[in-house]
Amino acid sequence: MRALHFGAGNIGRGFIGLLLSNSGYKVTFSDVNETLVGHLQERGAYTVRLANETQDEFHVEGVSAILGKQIDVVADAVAEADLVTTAVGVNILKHIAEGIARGIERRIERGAQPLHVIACENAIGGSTQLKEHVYSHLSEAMQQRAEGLIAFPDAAVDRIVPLQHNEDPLEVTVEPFYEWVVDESQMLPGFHRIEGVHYVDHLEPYIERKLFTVNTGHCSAAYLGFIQGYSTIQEAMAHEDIVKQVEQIMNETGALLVKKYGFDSAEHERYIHKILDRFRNPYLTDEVTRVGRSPIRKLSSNDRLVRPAMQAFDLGLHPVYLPKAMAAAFLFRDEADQESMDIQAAVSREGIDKAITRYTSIPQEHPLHASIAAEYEQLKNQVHS
Ligand SMILES: NC(=O)c1ccc[n+]([C@@H]2O[C@H](COP(=O)([O-])OP(=O)(O)OC[C@H]3O[C@@H](n4cnc5c(N)ncnc54)[C@H](O)[C@@H]3O)[C@@H](O)[C@H]2O)c1
Ligand SMILES: O=P(O)(O)OC[C@@H](O)[C@@H](O)[C@H](O)[C@H](O)CO
Repeated sequence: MRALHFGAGNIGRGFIGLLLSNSGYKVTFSDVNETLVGHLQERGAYTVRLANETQDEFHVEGVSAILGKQIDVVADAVAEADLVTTAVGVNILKHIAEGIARGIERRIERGAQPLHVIACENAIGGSTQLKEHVYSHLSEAMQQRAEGLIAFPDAAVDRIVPLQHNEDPLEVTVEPFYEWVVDESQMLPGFHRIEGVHYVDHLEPYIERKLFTVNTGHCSAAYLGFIQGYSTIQEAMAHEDIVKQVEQIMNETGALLVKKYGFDSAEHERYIHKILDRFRNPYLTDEVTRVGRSPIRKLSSNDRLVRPAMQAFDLGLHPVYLPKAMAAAFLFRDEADQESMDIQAAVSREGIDKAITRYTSIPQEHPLHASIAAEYEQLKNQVHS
């Protein structure tokens, strides 16, 4: 069984590649980072280390790699694969779509077996978004032939994998916890199951629970931590005032999730506490700049801050901590992060009110808009210099 995985980065090597390899897939990584691809080609193996007391090690062997810029090579790999997965970032999906489309054409022309394409990104409907990008490169006739042969099941993935600073450029340190949930209702018969994946009939509760708890809490810790001048999540979470606020934010999304999906509230509270412990993992060093990265994406209407806040508001809940997290996102600044610099420039140019509407799509007259603006005015004088 062959798997082609796009993105040999932190989650690609530290989670998806590891589980696929453990399930008997021969993994080929496609990446645009030539150095990384070179190391993988040369060694064909790498180590995953758990961030726990015993630093448990796993060795992933028999892997190969191709350069993602070589569309023809990528298309051939797609044509030969039994499974395609991605962990490149949701905004990069459009850039890998053409290679996948050319590969689908080749495999359909050869009368090949069905194929599953699973995007493992932090986004609602990641695989569905990838399908739209791929289909934009296929003729209508080819799209029709692909239906029933190529499936794009949506997924939720959870494992904290920070930026790596190991001597060995392929080694990756990951937290022990993981969860990978795939929408079985979007799959074709005969799929070679991946060990450790939880297959469900309806993904929405799982992806919203993950994104609105782990990721909402995580970015809130990053943005609130940034304001206080902390550079890692572990540093931020050592301060009780930040922990309390992150917990309040997750309680607000929790109230929404319990109301919307009927989750057991005591169980959800345990889920929140487990996540707070994961953020505090003393064996990890997770930079605020990584967790806060791409604030335009994180402030967009379908992502971890605005979507739960709007849904909560529409269900008659009145979030007050979520607007604070959003206000903090408007203050996040990292010169290496273009999105954060674009937000800073927009706020200076047109003021916070217009910037809130521009990035969150929340109209000026909405009560949440005023709450974010008021929190921003409070927080802006507290940014650590
Ligand atoms: N790191 C985590 O804790 C974590 C956990 C769950 C989900 N995710 C999600 O997984 C995705 C990847 O995150 P990451 O932390 O591994 O990032 P990363 O930057 O470590 O890895 C992304 C990789 O994609 C590669 N890439 C970029 N453009 C490409 C292209 N056109 N073709 C092939 N490869 C390309 C990059 O070179 C890089 O190696 C994101 O969507 C992220 O939200 C991350
Ligand atoms: O990857 P992002 O930028 O969407 O979010 C940053 C982190 O919150 C994220 O990578 C988490 O570590 C991960 O989602 C945990 O499962």
